Amino acid sequence: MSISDAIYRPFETLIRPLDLPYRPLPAKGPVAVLLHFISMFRGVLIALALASMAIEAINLTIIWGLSVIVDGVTQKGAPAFLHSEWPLLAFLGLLIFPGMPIASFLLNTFNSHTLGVGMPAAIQWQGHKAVERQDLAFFHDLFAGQVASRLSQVVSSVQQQIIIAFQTGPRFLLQMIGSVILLMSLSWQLALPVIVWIALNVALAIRMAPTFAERSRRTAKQRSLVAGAITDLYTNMQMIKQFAAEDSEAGAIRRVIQKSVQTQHSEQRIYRTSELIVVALNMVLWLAMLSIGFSGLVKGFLTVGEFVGAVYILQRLSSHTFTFLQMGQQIFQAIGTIKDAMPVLTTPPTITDRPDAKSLMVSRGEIRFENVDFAYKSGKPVIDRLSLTVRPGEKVGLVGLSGAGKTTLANLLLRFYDIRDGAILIDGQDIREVTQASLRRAIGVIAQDVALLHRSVGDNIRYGRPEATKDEIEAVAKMASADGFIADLADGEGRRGYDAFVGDRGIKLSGGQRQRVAIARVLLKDAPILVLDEATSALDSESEAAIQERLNFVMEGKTVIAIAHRLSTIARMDRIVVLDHGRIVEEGRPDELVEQDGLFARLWKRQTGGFIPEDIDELFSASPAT
Ligand SMILES: Nc1ncnc2c1ncn2[C@@H]1O[C@H](COP(=O)(O)OP(=O)(O)OP(=O)(O)O)[C@@H](O)[C@H]1O
Repeated sequence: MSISDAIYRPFETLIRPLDLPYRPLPAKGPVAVLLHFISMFRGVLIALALASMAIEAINLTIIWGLSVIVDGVTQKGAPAFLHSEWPLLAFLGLLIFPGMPIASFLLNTFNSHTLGVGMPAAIQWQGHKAVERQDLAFFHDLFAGQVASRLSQVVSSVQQQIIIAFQTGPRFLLQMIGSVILLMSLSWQLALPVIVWIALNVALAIRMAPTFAERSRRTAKQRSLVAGAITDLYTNMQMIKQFAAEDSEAGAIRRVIQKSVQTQHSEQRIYRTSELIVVALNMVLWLAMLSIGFSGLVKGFLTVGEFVGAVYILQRLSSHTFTFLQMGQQIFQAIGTIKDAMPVLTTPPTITDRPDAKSLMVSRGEIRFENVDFAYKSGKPVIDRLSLTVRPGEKVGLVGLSGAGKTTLANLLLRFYDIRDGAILIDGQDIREVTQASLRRAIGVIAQDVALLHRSVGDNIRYGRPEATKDEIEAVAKMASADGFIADLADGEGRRGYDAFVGDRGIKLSGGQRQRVAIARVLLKDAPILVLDEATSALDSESEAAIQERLNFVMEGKTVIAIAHRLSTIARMDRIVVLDHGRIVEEGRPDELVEQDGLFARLWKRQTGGFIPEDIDELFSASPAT
């Protein structure tokens, strides 16, 4: 172990942020959130408070010692004083050196390594675990940037609060009490104005507290709105540029920044005004102390030593009033910030696993929707007493006008939302009674808008099964016809092939390439049930044919629910279910439905330009599902 390790490692391992078990945050208010974290780091914080107070005690002892020296030397003369009081001098000398520098170094290291790195990382990790547990609906309702910004604001606020509560605060308190006691021991006449001064400062803080808290909360909210708006803008930059809307969007950002500036000004005004009052109180205190001090010297109720000690204490006290003010400001800013972020961190997720939830066991892959009723928050029914059974291995195509509820139905199967009434069963197991993870592991999804993470293309495929080997990844990429373009991939950092990064959300790949990566990913996952949400925008017919062929491959032997838009997909389904306003209005083989001349036939005619082939059966049988 190196010397550096020996010195710093103990401080670095006092808090192991990622080893702490997740504990849900209380929803009772900012103070409860603070207490939650304080109890998490209690051992470390008690040590911190003791260490800070020890340093302050050393400081006060040194001041007391100095005043004793000044008085002793004045009264007895230096040689006599040195002779009789050398143990005191030696003790003070040791406190000044090496006592104070060593203690300060240890406290600073504790501050920087344990409290400055370990503690915020632990708060960040706990906050992330709280956010990660939220339902999908939560992420749909909020700007991602706003959530991230609230979380990072909370991290620094909680850290700051804890340091104030256990370091600056106790030290300051001890300094106040110690100074008053020391002053009283020197002269009660000098202590009196200090007591009045402290009382006035405390009264001022209590009087201003609600205003501080409210203005700080508004500032925190506005700050997270700015972060949210900016993230939303950057995420949608392509669309913004397509509409050449940079200027109007800049206008919108300008407005939120403007609002944020206003709230910050209003917050700062109140702080600066209270600062002025505190400065005025300080001046009055100095005047009072100096008047009492000089008159004490003249009238003889004070010695020079007492006067010097008092002036020194006063100087320290008044220079610390700004620490006191800053502390107040930080406390209220932190409370405001935590209050603003509470909904993000403490809203309990509505979709949770039951305590006795088991893993879903899929033996056949039958899906049953029984009298399912569902509405989003707005309350308008989106799925209306819908019953549907998908047999094991059956391929069902969901068709319907836009807004009919097709995507919603697929999302209900994945339990992204809980239904209001009825039940959804997979092989007879209610999806609310199994763990969400096992449910989602059993369902492969290829969504309209293929989401890829900004990682290597290989890692994006591996998402289907994290433990997959390189060979398995290459095999599925080949099956998805993705191997060809992957071999040619290169990114700006010089990574090639499977190691090349795909850009945020896969932006560096074409739509068809993204689809192929998604197919490879689902092939690797090899889940018994497949949900396919087909993109409405048509790929060029050659790509479509290629993708369709790959999809057939993925669908083999699986139970499939496909939100089908393309005729080529519809034609391959065993059964079509036509949805309208969350209800099944038609159902049957595609060819039967065309002949029924209902909603499906209308949609079909629209897509084929009114062309209905004479021999429909032949058209459908031309491309069997499996
Ligand atoms: N997250 C949401 N919150 C609130 N309402 C929603 C949400 N998602 C969808 N809706 C509403 O639910 C209804 C059904 O939407 P859904 O996306 O299921 O339709 P769809 O049939 O898949 O449409 P499309 O073919 O256009 O994708 C619509 O009225 C839509 O506005």
